[in-house]
Amino acid sequence: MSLAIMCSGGDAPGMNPAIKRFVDYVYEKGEIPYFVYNGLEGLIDGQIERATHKDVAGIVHRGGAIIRSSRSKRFYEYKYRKQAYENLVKSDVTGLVVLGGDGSFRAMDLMSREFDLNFVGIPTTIDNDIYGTDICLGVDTALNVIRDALDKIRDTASTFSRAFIVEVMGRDCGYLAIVSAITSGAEICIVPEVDFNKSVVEEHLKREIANGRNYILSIVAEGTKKTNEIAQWLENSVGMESRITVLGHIQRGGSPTVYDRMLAFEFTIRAVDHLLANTSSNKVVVIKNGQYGMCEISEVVDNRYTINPELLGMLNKLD
Ligand SMILES: Nc1ncnc2c1ncn2[C@@H]1O[C@H](COP(=O)(O)OP(=O)(O)O)[C@@H](O)[C@H]1O
Ligand SMILES: O=P(O)(O)OC[C@H]1O[C@](O)(COP(=O)(O)O)[C@@H](O)[C@@H]1O
Repeated sequence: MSLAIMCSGGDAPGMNPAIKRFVDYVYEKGEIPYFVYNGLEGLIDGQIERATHKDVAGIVHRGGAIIRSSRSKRFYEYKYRKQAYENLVKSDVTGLVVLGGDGSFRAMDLMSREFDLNFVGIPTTIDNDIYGTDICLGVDTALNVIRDALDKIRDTASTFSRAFIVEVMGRDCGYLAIVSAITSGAEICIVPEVDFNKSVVEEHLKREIANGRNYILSIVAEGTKKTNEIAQWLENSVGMESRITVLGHIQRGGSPTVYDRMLAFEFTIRAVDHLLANTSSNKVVVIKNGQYGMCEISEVVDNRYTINPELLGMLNKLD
């Protein structure tokens, strides 16, 4: 049997450990591993090559993905999806592991309805916005990158008596912002999932400033598009000199944490085992309440991820 692995959409730390485990484990099982280079673009162009142990030597600590990734406009067109499928058949690939986010799973769901596909998705995105799994590959590393940045920003904010507005990624999801705000002791957190009551917070902050507070750390999820508005409000209404820091793509890089490496190994072993035991199955490997499992791809793409209400509730306790 020949199994292939592909990365698609936004890269995330943990892709390389997953790629390494994939190659080593497929060989252990007596089968042949393949790489699809450059994500869906590469699949369309037939960039499918046999993988060797040498290809994956010394990559476990590296961020990004040695086989690269892409977003593909062409994949929205049927003729290119057909071409992609035919390339898999031509290379005798009988099973495909896809490391990707919700967009990539939507693409694979569509392809699996149109063609006879055998694939398993591994939820891989820093955004943590995929239905059916508590955590996605890459999230833990991104959270640690943000934590490191926030600790540093707090140093300068507290020394210089300023308000800092830190914009974090997450697309339409506030998960990274919420967990970062809670674990870094931020005073304010603005996310798409919760309305923000400026006047209540303003009153509270003014009271604290009168009692000696000399800096404010505020986390804004990119999906709110409120970074500038919050900065102006803190400067003009709350009355503290403000600075904006947009963390941007820094959050997608860096050496994967131990947690992400372990998650990559566990997800990959399950994905490969599933592909070897099935011939026409379209699933996503997930982790729920500490238990690994498989979810139908249709269930994953037809439902929207929602943040645990207990976590959302913790926003009320920021101070
Ligand atoms: N509805 C769709 N139909 C066909 N292809 C899609 C669809 N949604 C996403 N894709 C493909 O999947 C790629 C990756 O999706 P994207 O949302 O960019 O990243 P991610 O998988 O990280 O969420 C897109 O560039 C596109 O090629
Ligand atoms: O790298 P790009 O194309 O600018 O996209 C930025 C987006 O990608 C992400 O970093 C990751 O999103 P996906 O994992 O869904 O691709 C988002 O947080 C961000 O909104």
